[in-house]
Amino acid sequence: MVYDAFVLLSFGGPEKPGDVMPFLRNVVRGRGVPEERLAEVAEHYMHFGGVSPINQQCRDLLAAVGADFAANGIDLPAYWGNRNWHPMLEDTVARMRDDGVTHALGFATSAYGGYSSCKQYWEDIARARAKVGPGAPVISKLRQFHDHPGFVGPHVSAVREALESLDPSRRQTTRLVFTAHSIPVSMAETAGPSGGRYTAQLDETARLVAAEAAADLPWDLVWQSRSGPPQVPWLEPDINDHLAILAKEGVTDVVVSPIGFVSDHLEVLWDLDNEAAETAEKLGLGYARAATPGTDPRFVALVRELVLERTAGQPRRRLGTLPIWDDCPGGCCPAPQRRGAASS
Ligand SMILES: CC1=C(CCC(=O)O)c2cc3nc(cc4[nH]c(cc5[nH]c(cc1n2)c(C)c5CCC(=O)O)c(CCC(=O)O)c4C)C(CCC(=O)O)=C3C
Ligand SMILES: [Fe+2]
Repeated sequence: MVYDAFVLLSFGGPEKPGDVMPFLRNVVRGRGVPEERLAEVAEHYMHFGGVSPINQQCRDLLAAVGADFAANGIDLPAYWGNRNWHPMLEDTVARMRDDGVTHALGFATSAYGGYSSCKQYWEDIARARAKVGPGAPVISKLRQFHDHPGFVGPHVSAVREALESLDPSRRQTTRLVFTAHSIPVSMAETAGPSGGRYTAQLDETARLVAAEAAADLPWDLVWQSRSGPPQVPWLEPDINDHLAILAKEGVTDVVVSPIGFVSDHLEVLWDLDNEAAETAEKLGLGYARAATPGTDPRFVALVRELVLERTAGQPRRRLGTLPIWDDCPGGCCPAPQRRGAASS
């Protein structure tokens, strides 16, 4: 297969106050997220002047990947398109077609399987191509990378660094708390070809990071940023509830490591640095939030390595044991039922 471009696939975020509501409406299109939740999340964005950091983080990653490709003799133009905000993927795909691109490799800013983190990016690609119509380039999404050393390594360094900021005399009672975006329980059950893929991969990543960063410390995997209507069950416990339980159990300090994410976007800045940090303070817990990979050179090199797996048959570097594949096996990770969709 000959590939002639690279495209970064991401979530998108508002870049000015007037973008916030239209962006949120794009995110929750038909998903039954209550208005009160939307208003609350809009407030979080307004707290940052209506600007999500995620788009700039994508620009930074794209620039770093482009420089890394050039330094390593990879001659692929690098594009970027989002699911929910400009640059929208369909506009990027139109530009790629105009530039003569025929078959691109796509890298999504999520390491894991499941509907929101993987399958929905395939849907984004299909929707964008259908919109552009004849001549739209084919886009093959690169594989999930939850156990790649270029993803695990930066999280390990970040956990070590966060630990160093805590009181070493309390290490015995310090806990590692890994977090990821909560998803509906039904979505977790149908993630991957045999179900449970999102939680299984997160568990593997947590285990790999903990073993290398601080093998002496116990760890937990918990969830953040729950959305959706209250009557729909999502993965629990929520990090804030979990911190209360830890405090009761005699834990004095926590390192919170957002292994569910590749950059410090709004859900990290608000839900962890603001909300969870405040919860910890109220509980009298020492709190240190570990960084995300961002543009760590090991993470940038991971992108190149995934490309070379496809273009040069380079062996896969990985630390875990869960099965992994290049293409979406199909039939996995069904979309959640849309509110207002015809039901029979
Ligand atoms: C698994 C997962 C990831 C990780 C994988 C990946 O990265 O792709 C992720 C990332 C992100 N989620 C983000 C923001 C939002 N997610 C929402 C809503 C939802 N997320 C869900 C899941 C996930 N989300 C789900 C099942 C919903 C319910 C509605 C639906 O089924 O779609 C809402 C609606 C309001 C609300 O929170 O209720 C917002 C604003 C941002 C951008 C932050 C920024 O702006 O910096 C990012 C990177
Ligand atoms: Fe989300």
